[in-house]
Amino acid sequence: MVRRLAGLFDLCILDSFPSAHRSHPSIVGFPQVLPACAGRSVEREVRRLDEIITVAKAPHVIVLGGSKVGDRLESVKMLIRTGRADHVLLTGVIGNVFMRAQGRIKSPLGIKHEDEAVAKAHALIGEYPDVFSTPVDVAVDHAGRRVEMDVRELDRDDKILDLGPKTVRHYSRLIAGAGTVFISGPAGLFENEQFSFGTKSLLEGVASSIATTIVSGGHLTSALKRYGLIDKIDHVSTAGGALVLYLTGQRLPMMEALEDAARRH
Ligand SMILES: Nc1ncnc2c1ncn2[C@@H]1O[C@H](COP(=O)(O)OP(=O)(O)O)[C@@H](O)[C@H]1O
Ligand SMILES: O=C(OP(=O)(O)O)[C@H](O)COP(=O)(O)O
Repeated sequence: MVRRLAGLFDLCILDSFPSAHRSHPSIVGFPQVLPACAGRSVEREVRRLDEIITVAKAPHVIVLGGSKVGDRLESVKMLIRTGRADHVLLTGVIGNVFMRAQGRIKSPLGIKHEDEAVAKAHALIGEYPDVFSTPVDVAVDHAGRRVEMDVRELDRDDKILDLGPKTVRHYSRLIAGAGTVFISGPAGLFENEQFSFGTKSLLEGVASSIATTIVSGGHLTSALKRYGLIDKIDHVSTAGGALVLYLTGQRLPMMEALEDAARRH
């Protein structure tokens, strides 16, 4: 397919950094048969990340939330193993998975591949007991209304949709004391104003921190815009998984394809 389509074009420009970790034909195939270069957005990401990696200081604080649980479980393992995560502050759906692994949430969360995710979270906590922090208080939805409570007060049917104020204060202190902060995935159902407190407060904490700050992914990028904080972050990346792999020093298929093409053409 790549060979058939390639005849229609003179040049291939790769400009999707979020897909740089995928070995898809559209990423690694065309540079084999056409002259290829990086587009402006890939160039900006790579330049900025290389600068950040050189100066990155400990402690490395990672704030993980959102709903892509499987991807982030893999990412966090790699960040810890490569020394890029000293504290991992858990929020969002992945935070609920860790609380379930700790036995602090008693009933199923109703997410895809839940048992596998909970088992992985359990293994990570066992392997790195001092790295992870989970919420002490949360906000749940009671008939469309935000109700805050201690995690110990949760009922079986409660649906956790945000962090509570004690957790936000604790996480904000750790963010303020960080050398590098990486935040990926919202802390709650922030699209609903009632459950945006955690996401907004943590992004405000990141924006005012003197640490080197990286915000990752589409949802947090739009939240930063909504709260007028985007100019206060050192690097805002559209990528999630690709960004983590790059930060952990892995070679990405897109970069390899571009380097090969540069040698060939
Ligand atoms: N506790 C929660 N319950 C339900 N949805 C949540 C919760 N926390 C975060 N979310 C949702 O996760 C989604 C974003 O997750 P994800 O796609 O992983 O982020 P990103 O696009 O930044 O990588 C948002 O729609 C948000 O509402
Ligand atoms: O993985 C991606 O983004 P993400 O790491 O932010 O979830 C890319 O948009 C690629 O998407 P894909 O998982 O469909 O290959």
